[in-house]
Amino acid sequence: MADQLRIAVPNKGQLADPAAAMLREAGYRQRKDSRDLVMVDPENETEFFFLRPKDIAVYVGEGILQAGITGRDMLLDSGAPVEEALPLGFGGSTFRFAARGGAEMTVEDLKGKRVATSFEGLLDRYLADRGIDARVIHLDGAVESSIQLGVADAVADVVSTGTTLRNAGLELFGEPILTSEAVVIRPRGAEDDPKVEQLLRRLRGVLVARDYVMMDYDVHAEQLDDAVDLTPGMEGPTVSPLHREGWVAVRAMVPRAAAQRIMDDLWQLGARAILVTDIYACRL
Ligand SMILES: Nc1ncnc2c1ncn2[C@@H]1O[C@H](COP(=O)(O)OP(=O)(O)OP(=O)(O)O)[C@@H](O)[C@H]1O
Ligand SMILES: O=P(O)(O)OC[C@H]1O[C@H](OP(=O)(O)OP(=O)(O)O)[C@H](O)[C@@H]1O
Ligand SMILES: [Mg+2]
Repeated sequence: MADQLRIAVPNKGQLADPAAAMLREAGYRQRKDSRDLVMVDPENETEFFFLRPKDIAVYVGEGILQAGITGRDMLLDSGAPVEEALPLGFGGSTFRFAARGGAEMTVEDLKGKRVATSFEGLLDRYLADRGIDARVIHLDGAVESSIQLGVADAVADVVSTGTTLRNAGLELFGEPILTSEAVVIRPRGAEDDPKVEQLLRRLRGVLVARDYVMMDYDVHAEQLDDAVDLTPGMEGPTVSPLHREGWVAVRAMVPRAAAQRIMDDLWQLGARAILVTDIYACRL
């Protein structure tokens, strides 16, 4: 179908499962077999293409697919004409330099040295911007082993917990080159596509539903202003009359992470019947 939305999603790696979970939460059908390369979701007039995360920016940049989910590091590494439309809050990592423990290397010291990476585009640009003439060695993965094996003097690699680096006896140096997370990408400068806008609205709804909860409580009207200061909501809380002289019922969205503290504070103010519920889905 011509007006079908075509989206690229990671077929494997760190982003594949969380991306599928998020799309499922946004109401899209997802593949059942991890070997499937394409999946049609007729209800939503959407076709999903499962591709290597590093290739996704290329497909979207060529305008073959209207949107994709990949890592910001991969988007920038590709140099493809795509733009970030929405950060998704998972697949968080930093892109950093590391060298043998105790080497006390600095970024300046990289001059004339060999730096191994699987993100050549990112590294070349970083070094060029600083006028550092180093030899970039391209490797496809497991970059951390390259120093021990004598292929490189330093690495520039993805770091999440730092466990892989530590296990290879390496030590970080320099400031992070980049902070990354999973993002939705679309072709740069493309006209607004209503179907992509709808995808983004759905995903934003998922992000809000994950980060916020709904809080309901009853409070004496005299304490209402103080209570509303604690629960300002998005555009102001809903305040309804309560069938009890001098009391009102309040309903507001609050950040999930702050919910328990807010409940304690509301209780101290005299609020009662404080209830917290999950938000299943939303459009704000
Ligand atoms: N350990 C990690 N924790 C969180 N995010 C990560 C981690 N490793 C990589 N990422 C991020 O996930 C994205 C995809 O990387 P991933 O390593 O899954 O791809 P890949 O290397 O092409 O695939 P594979 O490792 O399966 O060959 C990148 O944006 C990267 O920053
Ligand atoms: O800081 P950590 O939590 O240890 O995670 C970082 C590691 O995870 C990724 O490797 P991946 O498993 O994707 O293997 P790859 O090197 O083959 O891509 C990344 O390339 C690092 O090696
Ligand atoms: Mg990897």
